[in-house]
Amino acid sequence: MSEGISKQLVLPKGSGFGVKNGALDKDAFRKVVTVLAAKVAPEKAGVLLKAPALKRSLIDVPKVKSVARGPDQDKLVLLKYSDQADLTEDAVQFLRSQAAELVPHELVFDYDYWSTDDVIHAILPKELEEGAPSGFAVVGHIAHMNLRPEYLPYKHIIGQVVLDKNPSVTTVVNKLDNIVDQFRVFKMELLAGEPDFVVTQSENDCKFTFDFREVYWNSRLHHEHERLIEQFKTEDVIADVFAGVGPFAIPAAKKGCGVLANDLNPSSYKYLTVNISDNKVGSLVRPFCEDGREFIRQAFNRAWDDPLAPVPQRKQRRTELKEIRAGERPAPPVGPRRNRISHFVMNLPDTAILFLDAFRGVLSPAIAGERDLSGLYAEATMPMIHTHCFTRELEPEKAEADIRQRVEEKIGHPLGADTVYHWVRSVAPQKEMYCVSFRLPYAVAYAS
Ligand SMILES: C[S@@+](CC[C@H](N)C(=O)[O-])C[C@H]1O[C@@H](n2cnc3c(N)ncnc32)[C@H](O)[C@@H]1O
Repeated sequence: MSEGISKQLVLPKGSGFGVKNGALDKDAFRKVVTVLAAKVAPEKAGVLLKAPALKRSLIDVPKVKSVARGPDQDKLVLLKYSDQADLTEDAVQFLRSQAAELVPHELVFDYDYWSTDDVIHAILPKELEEGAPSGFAVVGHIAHMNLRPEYLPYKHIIGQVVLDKNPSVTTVVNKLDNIVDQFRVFKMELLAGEPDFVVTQSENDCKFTFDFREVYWNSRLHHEHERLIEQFKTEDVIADVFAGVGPFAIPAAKKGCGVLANDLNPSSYKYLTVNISDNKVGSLVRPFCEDGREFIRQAFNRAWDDPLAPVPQRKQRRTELKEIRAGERPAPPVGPRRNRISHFVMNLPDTAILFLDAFRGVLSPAIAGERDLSGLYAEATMPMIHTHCFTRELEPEKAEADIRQRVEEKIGHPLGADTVYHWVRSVAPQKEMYCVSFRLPYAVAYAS
């Protein structure tokens, strides 16, 4: 909108407008604007819309159609002015030549018309208008916001606007400060809508159900989940130490991998089992609910004592076809049950590095007992460990040096040259998330 009625079509910003007794007054947002309309026979409407003489005079307002129904059979081609004096001489002449009659036409813009930002900017007082909350994340039917303290007096109104303007959202919550518990769950308060916190969310072609108040879920990790899952081969066995409700474990199993999935949070474990069942990967994923350290210590023995199911036939055939199409020789079919772990995933960035010493001696007789795992785990066939972590170092070189130093200190061994440091995302101004992927050193696994 550059001129004409666009000037009248704005809500006052930073005015505390549309709030009555502390609540949203939706009626206040109703605006009636009268524009000129060219009343013509129906077959003429198209001619007017295409006419160069009218090009600059036609209505140009988002969500408003240029042609309205007139009385009788006539059509009304809407113009952007309310006063005939604003029309160019060309436009007037042209309308005359088409026997168009200029009539007033009322346009009604109500609360539903305005965008979330329009309404939020209108309701806030001047001093809060700049920097007004505009974003929120959506998980299933829940929109969650992270309102700064100065906006808290308006939290319910803001929540109501987000609820009204987003048809797929039925619950709006606010994250309370940065309070996160042992299980990385943040406290939240209901701002608007239904107090229903059990959501269903899709990711990587899988369906996840969970109680958003009780478990960790972060949709921003979608690509990180996908990135690692892509690295897993169909025949691999994955051990997910901090599995949550299964965003690595379940898509990996859908691909055909065998998975040992663990989470200490009883609610994560509960929904992990629900998701295993809903995604029909029960034969491929084995869930556990124990401390990550204990899980790492037992994982190799468990895979040996009770091997995971073979690659499902269907997945094998699909992989073979892909390889044939890509000009590669298909991998030999994997028939037997799988007892060798190829990857560990450790996504608990705050502390995952601190768990790495659990790998020391994990294949030694002290833990492996009588089992001879040396045929499965040699130098080159040690599992890859994908460890998520934070660093305060912003420059990649310094970040890598910091992470390497902390990992090496924990495992008590230098990392190999093939170690990969993957930047995942910036979490806060001085906090970067990385995933360091390294092959478990032989000397560490067999350390006595
Ligand atoms: C950052 S979340 C990651 C969840 C999931 N892997 C993902 O990518 O969304 C970390 C998970 O570790 C779990 N956790 C925290 N401490 C743990 C521990 N000591 N042992 C096992 N799991 C733990 C939490 O319950 C949480 O689900």
